Amino acid sequence: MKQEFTRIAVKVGSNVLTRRDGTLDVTRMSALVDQIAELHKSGVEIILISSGAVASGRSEVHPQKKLDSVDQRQLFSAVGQAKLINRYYELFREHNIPVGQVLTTKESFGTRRHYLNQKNCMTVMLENNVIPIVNENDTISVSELMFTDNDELSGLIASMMDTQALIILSNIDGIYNGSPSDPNSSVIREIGHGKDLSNYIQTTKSSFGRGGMLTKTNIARKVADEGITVIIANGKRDNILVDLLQHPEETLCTRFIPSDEPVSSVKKWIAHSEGFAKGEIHINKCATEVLNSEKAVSILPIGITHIEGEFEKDDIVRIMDFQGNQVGVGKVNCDSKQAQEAIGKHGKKPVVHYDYLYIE
Ligand SMILES: Nc1ncnc2c1ncn2[C@@H]1O[C@H](COP(=O)(O)OP(=O)(O)O)[C@@H](O)[C@H]1O
Ligand SMILES: N[C@@H](CCC(=O)OP(=O)(O)O)C(=O)O
Repeated sequence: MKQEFTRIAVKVGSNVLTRRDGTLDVTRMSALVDQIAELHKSGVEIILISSGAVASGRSEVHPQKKLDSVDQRQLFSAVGQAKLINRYYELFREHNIPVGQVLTTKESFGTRRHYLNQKNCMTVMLENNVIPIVNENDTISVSELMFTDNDELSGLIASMMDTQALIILSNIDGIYNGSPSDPNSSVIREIGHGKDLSNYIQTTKSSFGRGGMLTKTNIARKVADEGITVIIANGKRDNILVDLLQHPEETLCTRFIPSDEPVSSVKKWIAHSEGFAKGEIHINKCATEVLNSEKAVSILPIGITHIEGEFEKDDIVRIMDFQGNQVGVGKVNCDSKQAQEAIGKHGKKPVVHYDYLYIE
């Protein structure tokens, strides 16, 4: 059977892997591993992003005194991640497939050098037929340095590793066009560019998840805009992964249609680096209009009205339009002092060159 994709990222949410009582659902894990093994053997390269550390650690330790949320997360994830990876290791070993653990933090993607280092690590694993199993290093990533959730992490990995698809497995069949519990609502099968979904998404989260459906849809849109198909499907359904790849038409899920305009590797990094922005570049109305057109343009000093924050050359900055809305992210070509001096002047070098500018 011909498959549409040859390299995919699969994200498995906490709820897929845990039973109602919070214990690790080894039967479900085993079923998913069997499917990943089948795809792997048919030649598909797979990167697994698996949540579940905190959820699986919770049932293992019973603290004597009440712990705050940070202590809880650190304790449960330290115990739970060991348990989780151990299970994966054993389950994949039955298929003779080696797996490797990649624990990462948001900071590990902060500079281009760090980013490429992470990319190299996973590339060498794939080249050696090892399936990377990625999770956030919850023991050391705290508050503002955390990913919103593993949906954000999985988007970053899919983008960094140039996968053709990102499959997000949750405990629901896809995005519903209303409350999932309302019998009149149904799963939206395809989502094209620019579709606003905010009216459909409820703020309720599944019991063990972190970000909820809203982060899933935001990430999905961003990743699809970079040319990667994103699929949200139910990881609790039997054979879901194999069906999604081998019988895409008949398998219930929400599919984000990818943009057909390729995005360069460095722009993908910039697109996912917003959290590291050191400053803001505010542009005037004329520059905003040119940026919104189809033309490939750089941010020139003549179009800048003011600059906020202090940055060094090669730092990441936010690009704000004349109304103060963020319209993009870019890597600066000079420091903030030089940029300040050039504001409004003709014939100066771009502050952000087009090649390092990601427009949202
Ligand atoms: N319109 C919607 N369609 C589908 N699910 C929704 C919608 N609005 C809110 N949700 C909720 O989002 C949950 C999935 O997100 P989340 O809890 O983050 O899962 P995961 O643990 O898999 O990351 C669903 O269980 C559902 O309760
Ligand atoms: N790193 C955490 C993941 C938390 C998280 O994002 O969970 P989910 O929303 O279920 O993907 C863990 O392993 O428990």
